[in-house]
Amino acid sequence: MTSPDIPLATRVTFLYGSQTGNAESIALNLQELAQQRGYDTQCHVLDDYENVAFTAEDVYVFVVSTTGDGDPPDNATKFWRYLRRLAKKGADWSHVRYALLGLGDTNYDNFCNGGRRLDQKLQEIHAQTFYPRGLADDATGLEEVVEPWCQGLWEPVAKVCRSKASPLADAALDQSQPAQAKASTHASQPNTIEQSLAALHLDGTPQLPSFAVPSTSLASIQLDVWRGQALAIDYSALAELSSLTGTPKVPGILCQLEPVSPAALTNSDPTALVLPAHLSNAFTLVQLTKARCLTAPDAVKRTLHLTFAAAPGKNQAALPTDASGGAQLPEFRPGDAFGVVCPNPLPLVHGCLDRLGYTTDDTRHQQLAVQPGKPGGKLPSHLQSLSTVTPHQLFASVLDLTSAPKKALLRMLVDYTDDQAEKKRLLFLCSKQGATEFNSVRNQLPTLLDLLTTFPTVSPPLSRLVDALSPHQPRYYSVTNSPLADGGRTLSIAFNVVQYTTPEPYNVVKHGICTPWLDALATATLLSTDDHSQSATATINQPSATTARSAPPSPLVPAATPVYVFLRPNSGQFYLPSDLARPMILIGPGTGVAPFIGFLQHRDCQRQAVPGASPKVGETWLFYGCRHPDKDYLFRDELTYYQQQGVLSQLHVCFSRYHEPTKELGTAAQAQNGKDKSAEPSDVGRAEAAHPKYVQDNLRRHAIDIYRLLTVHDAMLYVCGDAKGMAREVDDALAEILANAPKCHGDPLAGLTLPDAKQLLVQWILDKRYLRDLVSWI
Ligand SMILES: Cc1cc2nc3c(=O)[nH]c(=O)nc-3n(C[C@H](O)[C@H](O)[C@H](O)COP(=O)(O)O)c2cc1C
Repeated sequence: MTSPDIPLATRVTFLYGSQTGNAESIALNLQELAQQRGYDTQCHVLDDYENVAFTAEDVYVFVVSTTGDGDPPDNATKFWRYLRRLAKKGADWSHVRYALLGLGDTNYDNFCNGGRRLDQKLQEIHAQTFYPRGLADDATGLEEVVEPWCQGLWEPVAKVCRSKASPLADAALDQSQPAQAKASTHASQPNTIEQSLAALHLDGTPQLPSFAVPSTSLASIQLDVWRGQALAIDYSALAELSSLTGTPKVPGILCQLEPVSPAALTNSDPTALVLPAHLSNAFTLVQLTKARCLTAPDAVKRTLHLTFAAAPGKNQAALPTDASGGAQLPEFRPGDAFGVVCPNPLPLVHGCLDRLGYTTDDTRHQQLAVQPGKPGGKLPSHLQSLSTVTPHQLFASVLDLTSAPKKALLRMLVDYTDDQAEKKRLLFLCSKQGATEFNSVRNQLPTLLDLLTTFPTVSPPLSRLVDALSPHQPRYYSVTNSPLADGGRTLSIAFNVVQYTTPEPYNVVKHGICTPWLDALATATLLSTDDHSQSATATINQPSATTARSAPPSPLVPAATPVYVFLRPNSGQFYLPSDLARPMILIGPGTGVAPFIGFLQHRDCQRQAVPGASPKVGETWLFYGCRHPDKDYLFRDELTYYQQQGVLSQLHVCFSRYHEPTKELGTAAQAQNGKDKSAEPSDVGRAEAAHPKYVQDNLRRHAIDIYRLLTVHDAMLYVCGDAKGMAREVDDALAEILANAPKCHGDPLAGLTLPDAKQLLVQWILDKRYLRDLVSWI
């Protein structure tokens, strides 16, 4: 806690590190609230730290999310490195007072690691916290921690800040008390539903809530996936309640949208895609040149492999700083990903526009000037490059219409209906008492249109939606090819077409945004190629697969539609080792194998590039897994080819829904070459080893070789895929292998216990010898 000899501060500085906008929007909202309380404030992205003084004059509030494999967000990495340097030099920041809110997701291994690491480094240089750290979990809803943390912040802030001559200063102290304490000490505070409504300047005529059920059957939802559906919400608890507490703050006013006078209008296309200029300054328009379905029609998931090339003649007109302007893709390496900019589904966009009264092209295409919420204020970064925007563009490419709703959004909607029953229900859902029902809303994964359909009298202005909704995100896909193969003229990606069902008892089929869109583009391009009307050479290895499974009736994407992409270098250094001879263990089930296909192609090209004697390529083992050998064995031909070339020394494939009775499938080539050590009798004797279902089973099965590769040959370790289940299982298996392997006399790892082995893996992660590229597909 704060040492008493530091003078009181005069300013509150908010600093955020944010990958997808949550931390940024929380920081901006906090800044707004601090200003309302009369504080002098600043708000900066962490990588702008050079413009932050870090003096005793300010107090600092950090809001930091986590990305990748427990890494700080991209816009906080420079600051992170700076802090590390400071810590190394033994800097003294004991005059710096700070509070820190971390955002994360417990589906990932390193929960809130970005915030935790930052906090730790600040502690190392003796910066002083004036308020306990908060760690918010996206898996259960950030609000659970964010709301109370933000509410509780003001009292400690007031204590470390010099009380200003502002009439709001007292109010600041007063309002800083936690909601429950306030209710008990201030009789005038609203603590009943009616009082809550009255506080909103409303006439609180009580109405009995009803139990809303979906109005349409599952079948019709499947037919018309993006139409607004009323949510199933049980309001029976509301009838019993006399008071609601813990409702979130109304989101701050971050932006204003003013119609532009006709004289100032430009001729720009009112439906043009708005590019996320805050994430990249170099976009390339690419065209689909190949499309391949990697799965059989009856596979559980449908996986596509698409190849793009820069769209000829299109990039001259492209965005701000695409300096080359030519038909070149940015330089990339296997391990990198490309961001794909795709619009929200058109029926959803039109549904939202219609629902909010933008029913004609005149209103949908009206240019609106984008201004900060108040003079001198700062726009959130995703709006900063926009001078004007149309309602169509807002819904199509600026706002996230499909992520689980935040309580602050529901709270904002309360202010935009005159219907008392709806106000009450919305307040209930975002209150402490309505937590179960709020979770049931989140579990139904509603779109904005579903919410607006469930609350039909609500009609928020567009600017308030911009304040309360997260920014629409590009989607990132690892490249599956090497630029060495064709001089960097194409990029390939592989992905599952996202489709899932909401949990019991809802069971509603939901579709992703970008992958069905790419699927529709591939289908249209393929059909037009069959038609010989386009130049794209789309191919497919399962003729009926493109349309066979229940592909959503997603909006038709015209054939050959160019796609904006941008390079996202791998921040975790998930790259091949520079030393060709260094052995590698690659672990990538499902689409986790995608970057490894690029790795293998790269190695193959490097090998061939040396005329005459091929350079020695280090032993490379791939552990791959899928459900069934005939249904979803991705890249089988490529893997066989790399094995034959000797680039892939060992391929170990397991099938989770198929039993091969005698030998490990997928190692046929090794068996033929006499190299297959996996079918030795001692192995086959163990049932689980003979039928490995998952990659971790196969790792255990090859424990001795893995131990040898890791300890004798200093092999690199790579894991790609699901952060939640697979990555943890793999970690456990690796730790067991390290701890339990038979060790000769003098082995430096002799006596290694399981906890030691886990610690060793952590050290390898820090040393970038164990690299993980993980995502949570939830
Ligand atoms: C690709 C990706 C990787 C993530 N990795 C982690 C992680 O390792 N640990 C964690 O706690 N949360 C992780 N998260 C969750 C985010 O930190 C969380 O969703 C947060 O709310 C995002 O805030 P932001 O929008 O400010 O970046 C990850 C999210 C994504 C999309």
